[in-house]
Amino acid sequence: MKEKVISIKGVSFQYPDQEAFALRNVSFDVYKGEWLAIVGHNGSGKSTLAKMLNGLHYPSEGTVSIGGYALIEENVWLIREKLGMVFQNPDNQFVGTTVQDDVAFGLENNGVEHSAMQERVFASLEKVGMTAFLNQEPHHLSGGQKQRVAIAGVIALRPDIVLLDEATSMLDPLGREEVINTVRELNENEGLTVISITHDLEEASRADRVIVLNEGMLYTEGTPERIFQLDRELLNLGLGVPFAVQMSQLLTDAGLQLSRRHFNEEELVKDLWTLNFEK
Ligand SMILES: Nc1ncnc2c1ncn2[C@@H]1O[C@H](COP(=O)(O)OP(=O)(O)OP(=O)(O)O)[C@@H](O)[C@H]1O
Repeated sequence: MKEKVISIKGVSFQYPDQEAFALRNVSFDVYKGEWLAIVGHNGSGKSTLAKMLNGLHYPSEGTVSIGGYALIEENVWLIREKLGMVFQNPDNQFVGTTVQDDVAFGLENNGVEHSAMQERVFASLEKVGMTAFLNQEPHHLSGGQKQRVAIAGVIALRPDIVLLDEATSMLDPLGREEVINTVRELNENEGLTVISITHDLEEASRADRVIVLNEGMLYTEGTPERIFQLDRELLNLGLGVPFAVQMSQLLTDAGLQLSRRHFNEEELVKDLWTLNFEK
């Protein structure tokens, strides 16, 4: 049986000054080693949920358990060791003057001994492909590189789960691709459990499973393939199906034998080239 690393049961949350609940009776589990994407339109409750998983909000009703710890005030620091966060703005995440100092910061705070620290900094930067930038100033890096350093800083602390809260939304397409590929490698090679909170369905298409939130409620969940079949329903929720998915469908409807339904334009273009070449 798959091992649960997060369990959310009947969770509701209300901000003190608001009449409506930001989360309403939300229940789901997260399994070890999976990549779960949580998508939803503005105001659907994504940030509220992310803050809750980081111990900044507690449920008004229901229970949350993360890495075996119940989400209550006494456990917050233990939970933050289990679950690391990468935030939206790459420029707000740096504390060190060089890339390696920055990645070392969390380890220093945890009292990791110097030689072990150097090893862990290097290993983490290696995992995100950033060792060539060890002595660079973080502010001189591209957006995608900054987010990869931020990810290195998080994985250096060896969490079981990494939560990316709109971590690619301020990046250009190249930077986004760079970060998504890094996350996929960490997920596949290191067995890291990933939760990515995003409004970008193309990013969500890379996940193993997608949860759709709407008006604070869990609307549906399933594989990206299943979610994209909802097509018009997603549009009604303010979520657009990625262009490559729509195009794949139209081409298949028109009789073209694509190898599969594509989620991103690059794969679709490759497939179309192959079809053309084989004629
Ligand atoms: N600090 C706050 N105080 C009061 N209400 C809030 C606060 N933060 C969010 N809300 C309300 O809670 C609901 C859910 O908001 P939340 O920010 O979690 O959604 P979201 O899906 O992350 O939206 P976005 O994509 O715009 O960030 C909204 O109705 C919002 O107005």
